[in-house]
Amino acid sequence: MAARVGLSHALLASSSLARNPPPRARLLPYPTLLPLPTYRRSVSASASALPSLRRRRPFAARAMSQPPEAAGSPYAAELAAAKKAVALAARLCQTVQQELVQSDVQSKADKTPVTVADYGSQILVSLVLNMEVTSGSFSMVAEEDSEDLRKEGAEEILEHITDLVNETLAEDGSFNISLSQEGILSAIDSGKSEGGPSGRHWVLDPIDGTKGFVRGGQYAIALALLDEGKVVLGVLGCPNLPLTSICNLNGNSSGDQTGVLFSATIGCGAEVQSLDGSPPQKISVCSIDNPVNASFFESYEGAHNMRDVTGSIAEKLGVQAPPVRIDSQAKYGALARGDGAIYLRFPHKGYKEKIWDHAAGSIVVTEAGGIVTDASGKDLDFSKGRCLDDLDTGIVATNKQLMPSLLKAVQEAIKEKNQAPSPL
Ligand SMILES: Nc1ncnc2c1ncn2[C@@H]1O[C@H](COP(=O)(O)O)[C@@H](O)[C@H]1OP(=O)(O)O
Ligand SMILES: [Mg+2]
Repeated sequence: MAARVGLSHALLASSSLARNPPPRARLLPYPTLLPLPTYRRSVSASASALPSLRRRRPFAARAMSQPPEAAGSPYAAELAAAKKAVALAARLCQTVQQELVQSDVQSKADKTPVTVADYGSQILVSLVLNMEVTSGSFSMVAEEDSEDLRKEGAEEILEHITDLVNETLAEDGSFNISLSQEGILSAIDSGKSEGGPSGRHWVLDPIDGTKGFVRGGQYAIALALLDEGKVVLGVLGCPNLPLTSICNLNGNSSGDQTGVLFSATIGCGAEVQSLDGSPPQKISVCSIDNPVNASFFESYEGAHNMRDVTGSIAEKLGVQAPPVRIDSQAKYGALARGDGAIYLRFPHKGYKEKIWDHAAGSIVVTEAGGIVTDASGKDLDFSKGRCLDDLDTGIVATNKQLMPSLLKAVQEAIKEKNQAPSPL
């Protein structure tokens, strides 16, 4: 039987909680002990629209508790906790996505499964970080908040989220607890921080690439830590990314095992391991120095990226290979391990980039030896709150050899676009 708890940051002081194993706790038990509920709700979209997903071994949050490679780093405990949190969230997302793909009861327009997984992922990450990292106060900048779940009519979905989270916790077995509905709502709202230039802030996208998630394609759970305005740690869980290179596959699985966890700590390099807990291995960006031999990543969704601009940049560089289009920050991970050479992101005018869409991915790439900048070659600034405020037009990432010619091509392509007559 698990302890039923509410997550309350106002109450995260010195209480103890029956748990197995007993890490340091910042949770307060609710008085009632309840048996864990079972979550077997059918969530679905049009199955025919989605590629089939095989049943896989659940991802092992427990296995992520091994001593981290960055053991000497001041962020070693945070890295271990972040990996564990992301692996557990990935497990929940995988459960929801498999049910989504397997059932054909609901229409694709029903956003419920995505919502359930977004919230569920954010709750689990918040919970694990609070359980495992006890130093300092807790601040998290995350995509979701509980406003909609507190509205009349949301009782059923809140119950489903609660069941799903508690079932995931019970299956994993690392924490012998279950959350009450109030605990669920508080855990979501622990992501309301505004971030900023001072102190430490976790940065979370609970499901990056929701469109890919619904399609049965790529998505990522992206978690980073900011310290004094700089990204110092990043973990990217990519449940559908093959463990081997996706070169020339256009993001599709080669039939190999999928489920990849990328991680990086400042000054300690970047690593990859399987989401079910294989030992981490160092990764580095590719060493291609002639753009003719390079390939480039961009969004799967045309609406997220100005393909006329990325096509023009590729042409100017002399890139021969067709674009590799995949959803989410899985692109940063794939770039960091050398699956491709360049990442181009040029959202349509008016789109404001959020810090959770780039914090984890960018440190994975830079610690793998790459460079990530805006279109003018400036470093990304994560210290300005929830958005990347001073961003110049787009974001590019590549290795050190290709960056100068890439930035030159970017400037030329943008200039040409701005000079082109308006279609109106
Ligand atoms: N109109 C848009 N333009 C660019 N990016 C968008 C837009 N709408 C949502 N996004 C976000 O872009 C990211 C997906 O990037 P990509 O296109 O590279 O796969 C996601 O973070 C997604 O949000 P979300 O996290 O809610 O899915
Ligand atoms: Mg996102």
